[in-house]
Amino acid sequence: MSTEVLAGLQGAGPRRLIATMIRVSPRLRQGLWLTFLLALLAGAGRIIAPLTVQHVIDSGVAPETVGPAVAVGAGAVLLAGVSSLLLNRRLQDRVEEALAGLRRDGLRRVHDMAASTADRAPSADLVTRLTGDLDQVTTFLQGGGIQFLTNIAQLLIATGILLAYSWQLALPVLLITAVLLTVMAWTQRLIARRFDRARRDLSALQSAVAEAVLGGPLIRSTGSQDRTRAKLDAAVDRSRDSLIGTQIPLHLNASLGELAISTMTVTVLLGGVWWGRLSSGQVVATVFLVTFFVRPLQFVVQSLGEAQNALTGWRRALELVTTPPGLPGDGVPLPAGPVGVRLDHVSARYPGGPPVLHDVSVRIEPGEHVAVVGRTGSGKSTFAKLLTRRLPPSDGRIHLGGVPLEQLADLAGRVVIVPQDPFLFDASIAHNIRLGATGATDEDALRIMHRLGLADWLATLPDGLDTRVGVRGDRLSIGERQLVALARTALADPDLVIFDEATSGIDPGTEAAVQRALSELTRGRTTVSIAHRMPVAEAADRVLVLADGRLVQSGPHHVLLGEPGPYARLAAAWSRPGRDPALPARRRPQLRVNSRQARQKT
Ligand SMILES: Nc1ncnc2c1ncn2[C@@H]1O[C@H](COP(=O)(O)OP(=O)(O)OP(=O)(O)O)[C@@H](O)[C@H]1O
Repeated sequence: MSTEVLAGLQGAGPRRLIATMIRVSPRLRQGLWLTFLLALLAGAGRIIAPLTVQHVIDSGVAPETVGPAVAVGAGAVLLAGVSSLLLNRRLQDRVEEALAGLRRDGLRRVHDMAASTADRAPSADLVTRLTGDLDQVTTFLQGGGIQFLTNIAQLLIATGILLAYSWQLALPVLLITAVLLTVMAWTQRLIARRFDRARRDLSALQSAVAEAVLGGPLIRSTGSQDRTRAKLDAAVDRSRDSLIGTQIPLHLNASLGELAISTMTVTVLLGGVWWGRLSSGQVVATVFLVTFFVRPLQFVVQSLGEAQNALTGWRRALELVTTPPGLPGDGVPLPAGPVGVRLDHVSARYPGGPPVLHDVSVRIEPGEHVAVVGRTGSGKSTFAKLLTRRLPPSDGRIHLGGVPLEQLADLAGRVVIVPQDPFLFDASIAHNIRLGATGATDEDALRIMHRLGLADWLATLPDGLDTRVGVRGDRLSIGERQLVALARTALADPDLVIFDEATSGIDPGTEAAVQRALSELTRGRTTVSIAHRMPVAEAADRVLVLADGRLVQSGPHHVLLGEPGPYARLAAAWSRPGRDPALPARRRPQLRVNSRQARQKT
């Protein structure tokens, strides 16, 4: 996905990435000098051994030098151990704290990002950014990556001592290192690109798996297992191929590292003997030093791939966290009371698609209840998305309460949408209703149910308000989920309600309950109902008729019924059983064929 949807850090250089990390997690920078000091002490303590050996050899292995030298060496090793312990603890704490902060901030950002952004970002990808991607950092640290800094410090100290012993011997070592680093810089860019692709493919795979699991019942009932499996197999193959693709440059790096290291050791050994100007102690110490130089270099080279993977994970979480929130912090609050809505020459299109709403101008008075009707695909949901800021208009202006929509502050609790299939949490009905208002009690929930005329329905449930609704509310029918959502909305007491009527799955009893609850909820409140049935349109003060993305009729139900036009045709079809007028004409022949077939069967 979606660097065009979320903040784009893909391709950001290390400097920008580190600056972003520190800006988002400022504690990473706190006491940085102490972190570096501990890394230097840990690195220096490790390197003291060759110096001690050199001292002992060059002093002729005299008993009076061996004792103090061993004591100094032991002290240094102890110091290195303690420093390393403190450093690791410190790094682990800081990084884990930063990761926890990223998870918290990321979740908040998911909730307060522009609704239009949230709609376009696949939810599995957002989940991966806050879980699997960040887990890569922990995996890297726990797999030894925490030693990264100590090893770099050791590398630098060993270089300094090598240069101090003999720059002539240090030179080939550094030259080989320079060649190695140049090649590595190139392969690292390749590795970064490949890891990035691998993570994107993995994320797409997770989305495909989630879709295949969640859509299981539909897939089984439509017999589309083969198509789903083919899609899943393609995602699995892509993910496998891109993971394999990361291995080639990684292995290339490791092999080059090994080659460079062997060449350095041989060069120093031969050079030291041939040079002849170093003491025996210095030659032995130089060979040791090369090992002390080479080992951290090897470590750094080998763990760069994992470091790159961890960094990619960190970057992806940062992209989410640094995505600008959807609303300006200093937005204008929506004026209190029922909200008037005005659309002036509004058009809309989805990203990359053709216009789906054309030049719509309409006023909805405060407290008015309008129903929006039209065939499937005529633009009813798009109209609702415009009012809830899930889609910005491509042209024209929208005012709510006299304020341009884009200038308004957070609309939470003031403009509420009741979707066709509302989301319910796996908890009791009371819990799901209480979510409507902070601090609401079970008594408030019960009061609202009575007010909306839903007490009878509640009495039919096994545990009344305490009835558990199941995952996403799947123990309730869609109509019943709408009843709970209507109660939740009534508790929120919004100024503008957008109600997207369920198109299916409502029995006449539930439909009547929905109608009662809706008319109670809409009293004195501006309401836009997306209507698929006559009673909802009939109950509204005015009906807006959309056809092919244009507003073609506007007026009360009984007036429009008497006018020739799309509404009269729609209403006539509504009152004819067995026909779904919401379907466009091109789909009807199929229905006719089906009903004919059905008749033939009976
Ligand atoms: N997320 C989207 N991305 C691209 N195009 C979309 C998207 N959602 C809807 N559309 C297109 O916009 C047009 C209007 O769709 P919309 O959902 O507003 O119609 P509708 O009248 O609400 O239909 P229905 O009654 O089936 O819900 C359609 O052509 C549809 O294909």
